[in-house]
Amino acid sequence: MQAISTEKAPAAIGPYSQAICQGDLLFVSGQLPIDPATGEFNSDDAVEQARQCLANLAAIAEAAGTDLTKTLKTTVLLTDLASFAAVNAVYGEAFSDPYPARACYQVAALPKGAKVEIEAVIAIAAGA
Ligand SMILES: C=C(N)C(=O)O
Repeated sequence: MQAISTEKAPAAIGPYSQAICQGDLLFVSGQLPIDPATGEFNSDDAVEQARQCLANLAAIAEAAGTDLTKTLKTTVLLTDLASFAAVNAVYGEAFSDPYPARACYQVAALPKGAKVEIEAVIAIAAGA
């Protein structure tokens, strides 16, 4: 088991790693819409927040030697499912067919008042 750490994604805001690599799998912690350059949310808008969450996932994947094309499963957490369609649009730009498996939930609240959080399990082995 190896912890992945990169300054190109926001630091953990609690007692967890940005990601953990175990074998050929990378378990990426839920990414909030924090811009690593500023340490602040990139926007109040759910779609722009989703874009930052996905950018953070991509940066962590890259630090582990993989990329979002090898994503197996994601979980998308939204504080308001009214943004579901709009978030799907930006989410769909980050992935391509065959899309990763996914679960999407509306939750009562997210850390730091975020509107979006996205976590992922990504394969590391080539061709996976
Ligand atoms: C933001 C998180 N992933 C957390 O607090 O667990």
